[in-house]
Amino acid sequence: MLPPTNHNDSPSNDSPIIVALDYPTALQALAMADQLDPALCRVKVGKELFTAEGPALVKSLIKRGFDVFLDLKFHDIPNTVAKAVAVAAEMGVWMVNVHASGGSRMMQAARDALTPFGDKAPLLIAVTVLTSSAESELAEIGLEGGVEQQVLKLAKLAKGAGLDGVVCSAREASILRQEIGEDFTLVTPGIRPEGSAKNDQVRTLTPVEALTNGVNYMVIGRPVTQSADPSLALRSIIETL
Ligand SMILES: O=C(O)c1cc(=O)[nH]c(=O)n1[C@@H]1O[C@H](COP(=O)(O)O)[C@@H](O)[C@H]1O
Repeated sequence: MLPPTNHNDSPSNDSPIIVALDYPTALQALAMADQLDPALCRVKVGKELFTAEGPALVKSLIKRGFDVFLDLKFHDIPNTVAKAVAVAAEMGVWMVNVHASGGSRMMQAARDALTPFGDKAPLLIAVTVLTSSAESELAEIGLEGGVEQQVLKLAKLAKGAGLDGVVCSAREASILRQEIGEDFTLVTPGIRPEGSAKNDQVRTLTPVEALTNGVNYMVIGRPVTQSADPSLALRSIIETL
């Protein structure tokens, strides 16, 4: 397992797994969180849950001992994104993300907004190309050259803007490690343990393959949350690592 790479990593939890709490209510999200051990994973609050339940839910998870990744993928004018990221930091989240395609000025503004938080600042991560996107879909929105090239370009932009790392697929992790080096956090959704359904994900790898490719954190949703025994599913994945 790779060591934590950032000042904000909790020393008490070296698990690379972030469980995605993709639910429409706090009741469901907390029922799932209560089956998970905060020493074995972190949790992610995304657009669905945050839109429904807001900061109170995030604070409930933090109170239960979880590191929270607030996954709202901010993409707006620099001032708006900077303000939003600062509010996320005030909420006490461990990780927050923006879209790298918002550009370096937007990412730099977000980075600067976290400076006053010092060691308490969340990790600031840029989304490159979504793991649900196939090569043909990039062409559809005018991006020629392929997924890997686009991920690399956006990751370099994020690094240059002073961000802590990127969200990408584990398939691109090894090329990013080679090109950008070790001091850059790689967060990879689209993780599917051997034999589990892909759902809407396209660029997937198994947890072991992800770790071998040099990822720091893997986001896993449905393979854990929709299993008959989520706690067992999580522990089984950890045992393979
Ligand atoms: O930023 C993310 O977390 C994210 C980026 C990405 O490229 N792909 C992606 O699937 N995600 C999120 O990761 C989670 C994956 O969930 P499962 O497909 O159920 O494992 C979802 O909450 C997505 O919103």
